[in-house]
Amino acid sequence: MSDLFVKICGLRTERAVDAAVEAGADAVGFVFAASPRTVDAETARRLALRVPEHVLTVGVFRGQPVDEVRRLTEESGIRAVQLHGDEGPEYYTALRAPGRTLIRATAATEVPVRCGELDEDMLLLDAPDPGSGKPWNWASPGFTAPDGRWLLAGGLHPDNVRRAVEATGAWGVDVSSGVESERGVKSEQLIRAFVAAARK
Ligand SMILES: O=C(O)c1ccccc1N[C@@H]1O[C@H](COP(=O)(O)O)[C@@H](O)[C@H]1O
Repeated sequence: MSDLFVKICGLRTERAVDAAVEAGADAVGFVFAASPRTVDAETARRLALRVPEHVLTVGVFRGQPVDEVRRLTEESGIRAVQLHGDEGPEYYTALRAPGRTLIRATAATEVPVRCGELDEDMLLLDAPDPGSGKPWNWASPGFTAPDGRWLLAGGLHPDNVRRAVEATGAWGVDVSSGVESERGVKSEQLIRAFVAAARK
């Protein structure tokens, strides 16, 4: 087994959370941005309480005021914040807290990006439309993979994840649509298949 970091995102039910943890995911994500997968703080808190310490709980935000991000993070008790907006460094500084992991999500472009540019702990390179299940061209010769702790996301599924990791050298992967039987509904079987395929 490789030590690839695997995050399963957009979880809304106990069964999906348990399936991700049992399959060996390193992180599970709860969406607080506008989405068919949105959960409220109370639901995220209840689900996060099922997650063992070694699995990172992540809240996903997009273009939300910093006070709202802080409030939802504190109310739900999640340990990491994933930011999909075009927030500047001061936003990251405002959210920095002991024990909290900051993940900067940005659309992959041919302009190389570096991990840590905004004081984030992890960088996530995604498709332009996050959570849509649409891939971007990670195999393009124009794409330069960053160094460090970066996650590949966007249109991954059990049948393409291994190829994507081998093509890019990604440190980790993140998936939502590719482990759903229909939009917003997670499939335990696809979650298991994704984690196994990612680390094959
Ligand atoms: O999942 C969502 O609906 C979502 C909404 C707003 C921002 C991010 C969202 N999800 C993130 O999108 C990527 C990949 O998604 P997919 O596998 O292509 O569906 C992942 O980082 C999710 O955390």
